[in-house]
Amino acid sequence: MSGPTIQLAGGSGRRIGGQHPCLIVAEIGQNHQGDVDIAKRMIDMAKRCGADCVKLQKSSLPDKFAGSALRRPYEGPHSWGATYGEHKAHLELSRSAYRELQEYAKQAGTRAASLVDILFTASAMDPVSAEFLEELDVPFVKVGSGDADNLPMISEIAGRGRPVVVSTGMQSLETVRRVYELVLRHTSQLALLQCTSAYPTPGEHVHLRVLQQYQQAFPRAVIGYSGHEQGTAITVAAVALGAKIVERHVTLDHSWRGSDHACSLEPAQLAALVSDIRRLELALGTPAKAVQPSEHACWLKLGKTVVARRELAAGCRLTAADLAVKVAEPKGWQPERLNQLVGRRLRTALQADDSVTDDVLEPEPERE
Ligand SMILES: CC(=O)N[C@H](C=O)[C@@H](O)[C@H](O)[C@H](O)COP(=O)(O)O
Ligand SMILES: C=C(OP(=O)(O)O)C(=O)O
Repeated sequence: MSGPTIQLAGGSGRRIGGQHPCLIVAEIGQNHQGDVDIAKRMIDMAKRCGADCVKLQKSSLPDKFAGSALRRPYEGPHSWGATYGEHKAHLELSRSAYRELQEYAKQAGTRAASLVDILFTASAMDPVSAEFLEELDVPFVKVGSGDADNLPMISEIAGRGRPVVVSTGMQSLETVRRVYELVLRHTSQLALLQCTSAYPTPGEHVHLRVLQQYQQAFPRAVIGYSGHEQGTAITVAAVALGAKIVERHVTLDHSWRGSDHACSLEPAQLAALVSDIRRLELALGTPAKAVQPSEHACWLKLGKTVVARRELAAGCRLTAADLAVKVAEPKGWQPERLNQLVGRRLRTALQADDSVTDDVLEPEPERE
């Protein structure tokens, strides 16, 4: 039941996977609209809602995009510029902004009157940004789906030994297997997230069962889920299926400009997701079937017992026809043992509906 674990870096001391609680990542992404103050408000919101980690997306634009991609026209309701390059430049936070936000996240616990801070990391959208995240000493480096087949970059990241979490949208199982084998050559600190890169993702394109496929195919990786569907139920279900990390985009307002807001969770939804996941984790319990202390009251009120079906004289030998199963006071023989009463002799007379207890039976004859 346990499975692989990852020791997060950056001094958090936290482990994920195995029997540890699911790591809930609030993906700020680019929903800060290019504004550090909004990013700070989002960090505080994520902490207040109970998320474990906030994540951004770090790019070095000339290293992530070729000129052809930067020059392409990008017009529409979610655009921040006439070309994709202008749009992305508006949304990209500087390195000093990252340092400021990392410091800000370190104090998020104090501001939320909690003993625990919120982890801070980002996806490395290119090798230059990956090196920068190394400098920031992040708890793990995220590789987004767009880079899940970027084996040269993944190899460099894994070679540094820091935990790496790879999302696998837009990829085949064969590619994911290549990533798995490549990373494990460098480090055992690997998580693979099932993901569908559609914003929002139609329910029938989510395929939560891939989680089980990954658990079997990639037994040395921590398995998780990065969701772009609307609402929270599917992500909670991912945890029921064993996801040890979940990541969801978050926003302060669904109606804001930007491609990701539509499939992002607003604060009340994020809080509900966290609370539902934590309740689910408790409720998943253990595979051991056992009567729970909390069931005792119900058993006292409605648990059944063996009773006399009709008036029975002292000394009579019980037959199955003498006995019935009802809710009765006091509790006597358990119904599942009714057959063992057949042939036993009554010591005292019983009225109809009287419970059959040990007291009303002659002692069982000694067996040879
Ligand atoms: C695959 C990938 O990177 N996906 C990211 C993570 O989910 C997204 O946040 C994109 O950055 C976002 O959807 C891009 O939107 P636009 O192109 O409008 O800036
Ligand atoms: C693209 C990203 O992630 P995902 O593929 O999980 O959406 C990311 O983290 O930047």
